[in-house]
Amino acid sequence: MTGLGAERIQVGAGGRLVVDGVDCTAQSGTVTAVIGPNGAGKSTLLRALAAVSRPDSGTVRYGDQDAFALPRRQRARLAALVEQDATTELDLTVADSVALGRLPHEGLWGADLAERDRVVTESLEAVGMVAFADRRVTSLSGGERQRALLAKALAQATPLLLLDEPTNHLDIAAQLATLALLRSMAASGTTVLAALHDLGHAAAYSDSVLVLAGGRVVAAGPTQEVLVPDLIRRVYGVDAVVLTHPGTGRPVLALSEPAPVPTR
Ligand SMILES: Nc1ncnc2c1ncn2[C@@H]1O[C@H](COP(=O)(O)OP(=O)(O)OP(=O)(O)O)[C@@H](O)[C@H]1O
Repeated sequence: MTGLGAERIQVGAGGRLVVDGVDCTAQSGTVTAVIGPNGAGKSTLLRALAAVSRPDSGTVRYGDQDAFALPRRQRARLAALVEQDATTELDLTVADSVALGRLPHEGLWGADLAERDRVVTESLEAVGMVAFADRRVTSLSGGERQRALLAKALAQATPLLLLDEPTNHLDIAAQLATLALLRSMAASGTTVLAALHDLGHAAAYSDSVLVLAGGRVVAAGPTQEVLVPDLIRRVYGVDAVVLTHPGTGRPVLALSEPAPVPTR
């Protein structure tokens, strides 16, 4: 079981701090939604938490280990990042691209190819992409590519999974299937952090929410306590009514433009 902890993360870009002193914790076996308006710093924070780029200051821990002190290979066995709209220059088949996720687990003197094939197939099955195994990644549609990227991260089989808008480009059924997959990964102990734009998805699928605005944490904590109308209005300037789904008991958000202020 590996949770994630980060303290005082700062990242500068374009002469200003785009992530400004962010603290963040995520427990193993939970889904944390990272939300906030465009430009809030979500992608930048996720890249720092995944140790893909080193922040200007602050610490990131995987369990009790300093993420940046770990050798790259060991780090890649602990944390995977699905980046937003990641493109690949490599003209690989989907299966070969997903197999790249196995590299951190494979010995220097050759891989167990049967094990690699088994994990690649399982990962493609999990995202409904088995039929695309022999297709070139460059020939995929946006949604197919998004699912192939997720399969690669699944093949990496890390206890920490970070995703930047994983429902991008997906049709509604694929969005819900992806979110359900994240929940089932959390149920088997994975620590999941996902930047999400859809507050309804955050309400329905996350245990905790980290709300960013202007590079700072505006609120953090259990989803039902944090994702309340006052916070949503403050951060996004929209009105929200929180209902309860009759089937799941989870919160459902009805969002609308703010009502005009009455004039006399
Ligand atoms: N190289 C750069 N130079 C200048 N500003 C940058 C640079 N990289 C990122 N930024 C700025 O940092 C801020 C945070 O960007 P980031 O992509 O982390 O936001 P985000 O919350 O993921 O946004 P979105 O919801 O639009 O994807 C943005 O205002 C962005 O314009």
